[in-house]
Amino acid sequence: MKITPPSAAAREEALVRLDGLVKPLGSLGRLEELAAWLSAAHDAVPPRELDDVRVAVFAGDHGITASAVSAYPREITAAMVRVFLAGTSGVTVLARQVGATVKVFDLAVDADGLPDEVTAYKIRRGSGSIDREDALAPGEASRAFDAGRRIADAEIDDGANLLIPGDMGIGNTTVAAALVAARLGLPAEEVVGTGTGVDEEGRARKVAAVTAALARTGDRADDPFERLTALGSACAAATAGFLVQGAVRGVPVVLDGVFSGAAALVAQDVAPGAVAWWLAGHRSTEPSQAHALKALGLEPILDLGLRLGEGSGAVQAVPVLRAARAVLAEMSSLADLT
Ligand SMILES: O=C(O)c1ccc[n+]([C@@H]2O[C@H](COP(=O)([O-])O)[C@@H](O)[C@H]2O)c1
Ligand SMILES: Cc1cc2nc[nH]c2cc1C
Repeated sequence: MKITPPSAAAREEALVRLDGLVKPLGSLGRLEELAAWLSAAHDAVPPRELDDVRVAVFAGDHGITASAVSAYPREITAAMVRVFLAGTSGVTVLARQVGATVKVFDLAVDADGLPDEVTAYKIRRGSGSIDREDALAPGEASRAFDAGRRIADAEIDDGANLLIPGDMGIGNTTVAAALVAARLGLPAEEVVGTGTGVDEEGRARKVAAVTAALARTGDRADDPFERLTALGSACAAATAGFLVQGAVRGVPVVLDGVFSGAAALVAQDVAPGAVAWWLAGHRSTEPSQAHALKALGLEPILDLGLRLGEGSGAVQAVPVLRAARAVLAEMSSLADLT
């Protein structure tokens, strides 16, 4: 997996151009940095329009739900897949606001009767309960990773110029916490949050589950595919593959919340340098996301206190990116002042 870095020359050219625009130096703050980032990604100043934004929601069940780690029952995952298809999920509504499209992919939903368009990339039903057993059978992590790469390829071949990973999986904040803790050597207590809204006892069960999972896994977690097998899920592996393939194809990716942050930490280990193609769309309320983003050197664009997942935070960063591009494309220069 060869990652070509974004263009340093285009970034420099963009920074020089930004300094010459009709504004005090640096006065457009983060927008300037994002404009330069996009210029580097597109190797063009100004960058091209972000007019084909695709959200891929990775849906799957997570066996750790057996340990009462969520405020909601496992069955919500399959039910929500139908809501995505009906076009009334949170991310779908928010995506319509910015003209982005949303597709849902069943990687490991433990339910029958979902349509073929959703199940084409299915790897398995559910996952092992990570406190007691591996999440995945040997080989499944790499199959799911490849599925995520193929999902990204299909969207890019179809014209996508910005990719967003979404997630739907009751219990997946516990899995995200385990993946991040294992990679960064952090204790469970520091990474576990309240997810969908568990109380103190629920959070204590999550801490116990992550602690047991880390103890069970030991050094195996050093290898990214072993980490996905032991502590992840088909959705985590597929999301990592999706992120890597965006980087391989040179298409920018906006990360969403805690699950894509945890997957990104794995993906960067599989394909060092891939992080150069990713932005962090928003800050989640989950502590493991903050740890993952810090380790990746990514600063969230928005901080709206969101904890929905699905890609809902990332889609709201899209207008900010478009604004950054417009600054470079449309502002006049100080040199032209009469
Ligand atoms: O991305 C986030 O910041 C986020 C924070 C809390 C919950 N979620 C969503 O809620 C589900 C997981 O929460 P939980 O409590 O079941 O682990 C899953 O479907 C996620 O998309 C997402
Ligand atoms: C209803 C519901 C919708 C979600 N979307 C992402 N995670 C979710 C969790 C619940 C409970």
